[in-house]
Parts: sequence; structure tokens; C-alpha cells
Amino acid sequence: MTSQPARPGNAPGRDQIRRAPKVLLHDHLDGGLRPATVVDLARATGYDRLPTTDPEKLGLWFREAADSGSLERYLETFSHTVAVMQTRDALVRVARECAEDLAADGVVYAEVRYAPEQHLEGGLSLEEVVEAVDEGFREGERAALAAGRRVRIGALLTAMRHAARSLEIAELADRYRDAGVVGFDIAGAEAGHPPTRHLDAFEFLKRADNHFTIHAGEAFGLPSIWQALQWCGADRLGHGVRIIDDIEVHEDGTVALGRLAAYVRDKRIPLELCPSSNLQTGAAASYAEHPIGLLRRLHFRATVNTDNRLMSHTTLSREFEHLVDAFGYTLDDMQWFSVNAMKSAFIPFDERLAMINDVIKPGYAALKSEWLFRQTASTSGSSTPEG
Ligand SMILES: O=c1[nH]cnc2c1ncn2[C@@H]1O[C@H](CO)[C@@H](O)[C@H]1O
Ligand SMILES: [Zn+2]
Repeated sequence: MTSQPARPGNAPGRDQIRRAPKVLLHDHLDGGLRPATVVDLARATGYDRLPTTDPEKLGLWFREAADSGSLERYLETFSHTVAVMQTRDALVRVARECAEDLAADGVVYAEVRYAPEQHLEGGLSLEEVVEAVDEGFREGERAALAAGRRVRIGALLTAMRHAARSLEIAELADRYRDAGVVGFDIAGAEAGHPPTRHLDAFEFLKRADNHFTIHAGEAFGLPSIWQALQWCGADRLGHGVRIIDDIEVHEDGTVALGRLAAYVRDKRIPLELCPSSNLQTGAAASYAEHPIGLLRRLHFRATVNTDNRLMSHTTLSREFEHLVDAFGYTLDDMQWFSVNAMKSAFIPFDERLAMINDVIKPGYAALKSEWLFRQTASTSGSSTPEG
């Protein structure tokens, strides 16, 4: 274990970051398994191609293999997790543990995505996959509640952008809407697989009043973001980090936004930013240089996300710790990101508002008052009373 780095001023500590109510919009179910669960499930299903069956080494292996500098290589690691998620029991377990792990990390609302078409090899139907995952999420929510933590999980159904099942998956998402599914997404290698290949799926979704996000502007730049928004009509951008290519920072500190960047900011298009994942796929060089710093300053609708907790050896708290260290963020910044994310969620407006007013704001207020009392206690303790 590394020791907690010293953080200046009123920077929140590791424990406060974990306890702060957080909202997660971009997390892949098949990218968040516990290493020990991968080993267990491989044993139970007879999958013998894991690089190692030692959970600790396996965790390390995923992290290192994903640390390749390219999205394509990063995605290769999913062959192992997807391979052990082909039965109903496996899907229920992985989804249950996901909900429990997020709750333990202080996440109060999450949208977790996966591609149903990748879980059919054991003979399950698309519907059975969706129902198994939903059962797992609900079990996990109940287990978390019994442990004193409240989390709400909604599913996003992903279609793989290199495949040709997006309309079918979009229809599936529509059918399971209000039954645990809150939206749709496309994922997979970005270069060479433009979102416009899936226009029929997006048009269907829009006509049926559904929400969707698109992985765009991660490994590929502005044209991908432009297509996702202006051709496909995405509600949010998965990553969207390359919008930075349309922002010019001048030497005197002034900033000029290109038309697309201005559109994204003006329309409050949510950016599902995933710092650690971006470092691994080469989309950013370091936390300190990650575009999230500038995007937050310019008041884009930026949110903080994990992408793949297993491959990036991360949690939402750890993502925030990195940002606190790199940019000196405070609890106010964390609250800003969390409210941004909650505003951008795909559940109904009144439920989002209730989460913001009844869970997020009171949660941060309590943490801030803790901090205030500690400050007062330490100042009065160190001063000598006069008279
Ligand atoms: O950052 C990413 N960019 C693009 N695709 C991804 C990323 N992370 C995961 N997946 C892909 O999404 C599938 C469904 O969850 C995963 O199997 C993986 O292939
Ligand atoms: Zn992703």
C-alpha cells in the first residue's frame, strides 16, 4: 500500500473522498470484475486461458496489459472477462458484486454498461442476459442497504461498433426501459468504426424517446464527436476528451473555442471523462495534463468516471484522488462534478433532482462541516487564550 500523499490546504483526504456521495455515468460491467471472481468463474466454467490463477497477479496482469498506449490493445484484455460471463449465475454474481463495490466506494448513483451480444456463447438469449444482470444489480443494492449504504444502479445496453447488431440492441434497450435499463451506448475500437454506421439504431431510439450516449472522441478526434452529436443525436459523449482539439489556449491565458467545442459547452453536452483509462490508451499524458482541468475551468458539463475499474486498477474515489493531487480540487469541486453527473443521468428529472437535493448536497454539507469543525478545533487548540 502506498501512503496517503500530503494534500495542501483544504484538499479532502482519502477517507473523505470515499465517503463523499459520488455519481458514476461511465463504468463497464465487464471491466469491473474483482480479480478473485474472474478466477472463481474461470474455474467454475472450465475456462483455462487466464494468464494466471493467482488473483493478485491477475489484477496486476490486467492493469499492465491494458497499459499499452492503444485502445485496440486495451480492449484485448476483455476477452478474458467476457469469457467468464457466459452463464446466468456468472452474470448475476458479477452484477451483484459491482453494485456492492460501488456502494462501498461511496457511489450513490451509477449507470453501468455492458454489451448483451457478448454474453450469448453459453446459450443465453439477449433477454436472459439483461434479466440476469438486472437481478444481480437489485441483489447488490439490497446487500449494500443491509450494510448501511444506499446505491441505485441503472443499466446501459451497449452495442459493439464493429458488429451489426445495434438496431437489435437498441430495440432491446427500449423494451427493458423502466425495467432496469436506462439507456443505450456504442463501444469498441473507434478508429474505422464511425457512429454513423449505426444511424438506424439511433433513429429508432430517438423516435421512441430513449436516451443514449456514444463512445466518441477517445481514440479518434473531432470528426467522431461531430458525427455522434450532429448525425446521431447523442445525449452524452462517452469520453469526449478530444474536444480539447477544438480549444485554443493563447499565451496570455485567453481561450478560443471552435464551433464544435462551443456547441458542446453551450448545449451542456455531458462529457463522461475517464482520466486513468485515457492515460492507459494514450489519450492523455498525465493526470496534470489531462484536459479535465481546462474543461472544468471553462465550465463544460464535465463528469468524472472510472471506465474499467479492473483494467485501470481504479475506483471512482481513486479517480478523484488523482484529480485532487493534480489540480488541488476541494469538496466543492467534487460536489460540482457530482451534481453535473446527476443532472446528466438518464433517469427522470424529478428523480435526478431528488438525488441532488436530498442526497448529494446534504452529503457534501455534512463533510464540509466536519472539516470546518476540525479546523476550528485545531486553531483554538493551538492559540493561547488571553485575559
Ligand atoms: O474505453 C473504452 N472505449 C471503447 N470501448 C470500450 C472501452 N472500455 C470498454 N469497452 C468495450 O465495451 C465493451 C462492453 O462493455 C467491452 O467488452 C469493451 O470491448
Ligand atoms: Zn468506456
